[in-house]
Amino acid sequence: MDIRQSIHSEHAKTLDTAGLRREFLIPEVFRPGEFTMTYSHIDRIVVGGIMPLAAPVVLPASLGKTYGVDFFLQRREMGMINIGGPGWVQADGETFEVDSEEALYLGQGIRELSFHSADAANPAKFYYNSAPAHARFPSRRVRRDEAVCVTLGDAASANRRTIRKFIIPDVLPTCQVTMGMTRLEEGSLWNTMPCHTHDRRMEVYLYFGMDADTAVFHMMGQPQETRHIVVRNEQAVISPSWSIHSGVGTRAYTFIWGMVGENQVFDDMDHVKVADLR
Ligand SMILES: O=C[C@H](O)[C@@H](O)CC(=O)C(=O)O
Ligand SMILES: [Zn+2]
Repeated sequence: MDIRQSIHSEHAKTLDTAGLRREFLIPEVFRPGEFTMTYSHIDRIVVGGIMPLAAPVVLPASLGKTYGVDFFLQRREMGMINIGGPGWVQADGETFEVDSEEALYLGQGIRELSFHSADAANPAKFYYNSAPAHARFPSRRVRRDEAVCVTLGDAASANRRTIRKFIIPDVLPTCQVTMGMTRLEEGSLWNTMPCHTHDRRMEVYLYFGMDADTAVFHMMGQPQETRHIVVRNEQAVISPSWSIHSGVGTRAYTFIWGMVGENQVFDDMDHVKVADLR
């Protein structure tokens, strides 16, 4: 398991390319037949991918000292979005179908979990964000048409995009996790610009739907001390509360955003004027 410590903005600004990538980039989210885990001490989010092939992927029974609990969701919840082919999840005997680009929320307390692909040649890819949870809310599949959908931006600023909010309080209750998916229109390149921070929540982006010869320059850092990380297809980036999170691609892409922290109010952002960025 990959463990990332919390990081101070004063430390982060001294890092070079390799250092920024070591602290913030999750280079390999999906490994065939595996359950990947990156544990960040920032709000104790766990980020990873589950990619079952012919055999189901089962959560390891014992997670050892890192978690110090009897099973993964004993004191946690988990949100996920499937960016691969159709699949299903078995959770304490209950079956949840999860089609491509649908979400699943799994409440705290679920002990037995297995993940399945309908077709090993077109495997499901469950991308998940998990956070500590203080209460058990019902597990639920969220279909595409159940997500709250908004289209923002314009072609002139190359940021025309549709945001699908799958796991937010308006759709279903969770303790901490909120998740959704933002797709850029052909010819649009920028996400989240003008950008923002939210001291009350951290955020992780997973970029996907990208060809091998494309890249997203993910913008991070304090608004007056920006840095960038070059991100490829199906890589994720951790954004501490003090950091902006925005990106520009060499062509259009899609990303999943997931947030964990104090509040769940999507629009509660501290907006940064482009003129104020450094
Ligand atoms: O706090 C919210 C997140 O940064 C994203 O939802 C922003 C986003 O998807 C976009 O503007 O395209
Ligand atoms: Zn944000």
